[in-house]
Formats: sequence, structure tokens, C-alpha cells
Amino acid sequence: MNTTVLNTTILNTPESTQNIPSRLVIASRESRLAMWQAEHVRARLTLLYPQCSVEILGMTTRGDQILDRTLSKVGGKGLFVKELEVAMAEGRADLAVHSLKDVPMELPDGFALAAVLEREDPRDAFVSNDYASLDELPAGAIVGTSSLRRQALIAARYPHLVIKPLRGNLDTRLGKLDRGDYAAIILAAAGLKRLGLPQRIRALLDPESSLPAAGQGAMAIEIAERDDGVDLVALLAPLNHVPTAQAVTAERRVSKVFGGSCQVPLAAHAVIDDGLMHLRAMVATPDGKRVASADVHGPATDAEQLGDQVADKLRAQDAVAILASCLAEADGHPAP
Ligand SMILES: NCc1[nH]cc(CCC(=O)O)c1CC(=O)O
Repeated sequence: MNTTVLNTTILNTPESTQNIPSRLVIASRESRLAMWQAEHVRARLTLLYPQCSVEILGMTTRGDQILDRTLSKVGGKGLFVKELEVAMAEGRADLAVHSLKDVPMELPDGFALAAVLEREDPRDAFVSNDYASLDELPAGAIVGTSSLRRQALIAARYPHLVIKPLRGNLDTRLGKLDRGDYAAIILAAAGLKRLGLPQRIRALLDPESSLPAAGQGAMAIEIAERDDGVDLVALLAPLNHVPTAQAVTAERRVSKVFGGSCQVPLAAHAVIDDGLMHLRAMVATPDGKRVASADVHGPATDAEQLGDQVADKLRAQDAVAILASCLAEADGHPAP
């Protein structure tokens, strides 16, 4: 099984020729957002395959347990998916539903992404009880985010603001804002919308100035290799949204080229219009003082090549040196 390439061109096998199992188990993290996403997939599979009983297995991951440190310092994205993969490898679950943003660029042997669902709003959202936008925040106001990408983008445009780490699931983060620890926080709009909290969004950050992370707003279904004749890729094909899969393939390619972790401030976002992809990407230092950004246009079917092309353009702007200085910081030299 190819573990790195997303299925951007899956053909929908006629249902009648498929071996549909009587039961499917979805492994999910237990956060409210993860459970919403798993339930969404459960409902869609139940509609497609009424004869199959689809269940959800909730689990806690290391990423959910470690709340006192910035993720980039404790091992990054893999922390949210490992336990779910173990459950699949042990046969306790058949698939795992993830926020694609949290899925490492390379999956372990024997695992693959079988489907990418149609993307929700990919933008970052400004959330505050007292201010309507980043522009309104006074000098010294504390903005909560643990994303190096959001930190770099805000520091570049609003050097008078103070950025403080903010971890935990969405409810925890909103609770910390409401408690008064921050003047404002930045969250993904997709998560707030899925949880029925769109009213918490005071402003949506324009992707031009706050370029989203690779995969932001998209959900993916991961599966493990199996030998019981059930073709999960074919079963899940109706859930795969081809333009989203193409866009995230390009975005994730850029991340992969530059090391594929959340230890560096990196953004990659593609939009597809009538088969034509516009891919933009950015790398920066966490203080936002050095930024490289580039974009490319091309056929959406050339997703990986477009990712490579935009990465080449970033390299021509010293992206490697920018990222090297980030990694030196992550290795223990504190940011100035
Ligand atoms: N890093 C955690 C994470 N992973 C996915 C989402 C939101 C939903 C999405 O982007 O699909 C979030 C929360 C956030 O960034 O505010």
C-alpha cells in the first residue's frame, strides 16, 4: 500500500461488487471536535451502507494529555494519531477520522489516507470578548496561539502585540479566553463552525495575510492495510472530495519538502477553480522578521509537482536558512 500518496483519482466502485462488512469501527480522539467529526463520518457511512453497523471508539492520545507544553516542543503532530493507529493495527478499529492538519506528512508503513472530505472554511478566526479584530487590539494586548505559523504572521503585522502559548482542545481554549487570560485568541474557523460556535468568531482572517496551514479545515480518513478482502478505499470513495484531496496533496507536499512538522512556521494553501490550482506557501521565523512567500498556478491534477514548484520558489528566497534558524531555536536556544 502506498502510504504517502492521497487518492486523488479514486474511481467509485459500484456498490454491488463490494464486500461490505457488517460492522465498522471508527477510532477517534475524545475531544468534542474529534467526536463531531467521527460522528459525521459515521452518519454518512450509515446512509451509504445501511446494512453495516458503524461504531465509534473514543480514545485519549498523548497529544490530548500533554497540555502544559507547546506541541512543537514535545514531538508534534504524530502525538494525536499514534494511539488511533495502534487500535487499527490491533484490529480494534477499521478507520480513524482526523483533522488533516494534525496528520503527519508521512504515515507509518501499512497505513494510508483513504479519503479526504470536502473542506470546511480553511481560514483562521479572531476570537475575543472585547475586541472586534486584530487591528483594534491595543499595544501590549495578549493574543493566545500555540501555532508558530499564527505567531509569525501576527508578529510580522502587529509587532506591538504579545503572543502567549495556548493549548488544549477548543473548549479549553475558549475557557481560557473567557477567564481573562488573553485579550483575544486565534482558532481555526472550521472547528468553531463544526462545534456550533460560529458566533464566537469576531472576524475571519483574510487568507492573503493569514495564510492557512496545510490541510486546515479538511478531515481525512486513515485506514490500515488488511487482508480480509474488504476494500475500504472503494467503500470510502464516495466520501472523497477530489478537489479538496488535490488541494491538500499540494499543501502537504510543501510541508513535507520542508520537514513536515509543526516545529516551523509554515503555511500552504491551495484553491481550485475549474480544475486550475492556485497554491500559495509561506515560511517565516517565529518572530515574523524574516518571511518567504511564493505562489504557483497549474492543473489541479499536478498537485505534487505544484507543491514542489512552490517549494523551489521558497528555497530561492532563502527558505532553508529561515527554517534552519527556527530549528536551532527549537533545539533549545530560546527565542530572543
Ligand atoms: N491544531 C489543532 C486543530 N486541528 C484542527 C483544528 C481545527 C479544525 C481544522 O482545521 O480542520 C484545530 C484547532 C485550531 O487550529 O484552532
